Amino acid sequence: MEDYDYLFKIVLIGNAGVGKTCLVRRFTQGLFPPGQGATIGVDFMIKTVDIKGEKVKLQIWDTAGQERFRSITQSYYRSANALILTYDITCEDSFRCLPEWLREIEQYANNQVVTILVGNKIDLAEKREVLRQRAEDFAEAQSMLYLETSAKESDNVEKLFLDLACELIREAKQNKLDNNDTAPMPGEGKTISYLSCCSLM
Ligand SMILES: Nc1nc2c(ncn2[C@@H]2O[C@H](COP(=O)(O)OP(=O)(O)OP(=O)(O)O)[C@@H](O)[C@H]2O)c(=O)[nH]1
Repeated sequence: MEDYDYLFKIVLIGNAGVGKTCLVRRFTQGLFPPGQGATIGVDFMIKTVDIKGEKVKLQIWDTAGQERFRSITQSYYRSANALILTYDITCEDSFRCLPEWLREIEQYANNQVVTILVGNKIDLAEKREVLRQRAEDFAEAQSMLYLETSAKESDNVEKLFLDLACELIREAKQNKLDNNDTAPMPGEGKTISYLSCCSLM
């Protein structure tokens, strides 16, 4: 018997250095890692949360933003229930690349995927290059949810994952989601337990 009511697969994507790994580690381990290095390929973490009495197991896949890993990371989109498309509010370039990421989503993700746009590093307000309104307008035009976070200060990180879990439950109850329980991620399977602390290549 399963030890959860729902299992959802969440994949973080976005330019290198925008803070994807820090968001995942803040949520799953409650810490902001000092000197976080670039992700190689894909990392994987699990956290089970309680949403209104229901046990929701979140499989969180943290992908490398560097271009050279793109062919590996693209293969993780298809089984995702949700994508967290992340940019850095202090880096105009990471915002300007969003249309490119949306093309990737259109090409590789399933049609029912829930996508949320996240502007990270709001603790660096004095260095902000992307106005909140501009990002909100962009997200609305693309029918995406939008949230601003700080992995460093823990602002909105819990909210990001819990809101996403609520939205996924809502969609699941309306039978809108692909039934991905049987659609494994690349490399997922009998080796999953030891992969939880490693990078997947
Ligand atoms: N000030 C501040 N720095 C952050 C925040 N989140 C991440 N960083 C810093 O940004 C840098 C990149 O963070 P990562 O989490 O490795 O970024 P990433 O998107 O996973 O990068 P790749 O693995 O290369 O795709 C690190 O130096 C972090 O310390 C944040 O919320 N605020």
